[in-house]
Amino acid sequence: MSGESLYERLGGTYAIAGAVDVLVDRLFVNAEVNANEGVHAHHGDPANAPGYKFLVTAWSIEAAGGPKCYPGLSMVEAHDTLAITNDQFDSVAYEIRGTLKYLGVPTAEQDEFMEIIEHYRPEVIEQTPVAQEGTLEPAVAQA
Ligand code: HEM
Repeated sequence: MSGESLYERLGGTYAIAGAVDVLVDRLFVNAEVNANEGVHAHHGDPANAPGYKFLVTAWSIEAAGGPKCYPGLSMVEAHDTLAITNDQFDSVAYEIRGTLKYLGVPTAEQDEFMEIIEHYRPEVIEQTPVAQEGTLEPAVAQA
């Protein structure tokens, strides 16, 4: 091991910003991702691209162990009104993997970054409340 952070091994801020530039352009026209109406309301408007690229770049820099610089929402807050399915998460994950491959990022670094992405799946996808006996308040107060 070189001892370098993933951030450094990915090539630092310029390389990460370059990758996010490619990624977001693909996500904004990805049919599966845009099949989600709430996502399309955002990704369907090209005016959202520059700010979104900035936020996803900063998030990725921090997540890869670079400087703390992400000023945006938590992953739960950013996605909780969007009802994102597991399949839609997979579509985004394919685009991330595809972008890293396209840019020639070595497999070890691809795998390491994808593990970070996968770690956030539960925060991003729709939270389905699981009714467990005895854990939910009765809908109507007992007489
Ligand atoms: C681990 C995976 C993901 C990461 C790291 C990520 C990252 C981000 C970031 C940094 C933001 C900006 C938050 C802010 O406004 O402060 C954001 C917003 C957003 N993300 Fe994600 N995201 C992920 C997965 C997804 C998926 C799977 C979808 C769609 C299928 C998605 C769709 C969106 C949309 C539409 C917004 C904008 C919401 C709005 O402001 O209206 N994201 N995401």
